[in-house]
Amino acid sequence: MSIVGKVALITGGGQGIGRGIALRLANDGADIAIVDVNDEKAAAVADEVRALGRKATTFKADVTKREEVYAAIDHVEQELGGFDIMVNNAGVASIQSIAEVTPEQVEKTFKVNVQGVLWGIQAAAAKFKALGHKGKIINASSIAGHEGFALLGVYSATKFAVRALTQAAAKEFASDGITVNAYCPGVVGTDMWIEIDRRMADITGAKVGESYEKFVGGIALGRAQTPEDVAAFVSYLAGPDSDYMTGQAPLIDGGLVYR
Ligand SMILES: NC(=O)C1=CN([C@@H]2O[C@H](COP(=O)(O)OP(=O)(O)OC[C@H]3O[C@@H](n4cnc5c(N)ncnc54)[C@H](O)[C@@H]3O)[C@@H](O)[C@H]2O)C=CC1
Ligand SMILES: CC(=O)C(C)=O
Repeated sequence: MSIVGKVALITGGGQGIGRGIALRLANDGADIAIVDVNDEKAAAVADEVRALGRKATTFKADVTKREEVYAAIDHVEQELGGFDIMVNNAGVASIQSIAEVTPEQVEKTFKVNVQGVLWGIQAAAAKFKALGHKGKIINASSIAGHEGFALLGVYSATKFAVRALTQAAAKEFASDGITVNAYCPGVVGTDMWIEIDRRMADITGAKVGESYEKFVGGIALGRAQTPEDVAAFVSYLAGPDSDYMTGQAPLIDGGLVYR
């Protein structure tokens, strides 16, 4: 059972977890589209995919803009000759106390993390239906989608919302043969966590690196997560072994949050 020859689109695939997912799905045999606001980084990942012997394309799009998400999927279908797997991975962190958070921060975080995922689900489901075949939609939630963390309250709210969208979409699209699931990573040492740690240091007076180490210290498996750890689970969600699973958002966090 495999995804050889399938076409996967990864939003926010220009770096971090998205890059890890792109390379893993390419290694699994899929052709890959990288959709990101950062075109240069997307192009570099596309080159890595081609070096693995798979086709790749890129499309510059901001996931908060509905029309750009639809255009990205049209482009991918034309360039790669199909469209089977949608990974709504793009996201931004927001690090601020509830006492201090501003309307602008709330709006930006919800726009990218919630609306971005919503447009990705909507556009992908429409395309799968137009193509007349089944599809897989996979969304980025987080441990913060299962537990609210201090200074990550707004971010946590967006990641809870991703789980809600995942459940609702799973129910709405089940009869079309479309499954919708999410992945909930823990602490992955990407640029996002560098920013979280730096902002937590600014706000709390902790040393740079301290907040990250504190979070990692709570992980039962004793180490931070890698993008490859996350990608291994996304590979399962993208493939036929998960065909009987929908509406779920499992924690893949090394044993940090228990639900
Ligand atoms: N790093 C971590 O520890 C965790 C991350 N996550 C989630 O995993 C996903 C990926 O995280 P990381 O790789 O760590 O983040 P990152 O910050 O390293 O990379 C995010 C990527 O998304 C792109 N992006 C941001 N806004 C965009 C937009 N509006 N439209 C298109 N692309 C956009 C960026 O250009 C970048 O390439 C996010 O949804 C994040 O919330 C979840 C749990 C833990
Ligand atoms: C970035 C993220 O989702 C956490 C809570 O580590």
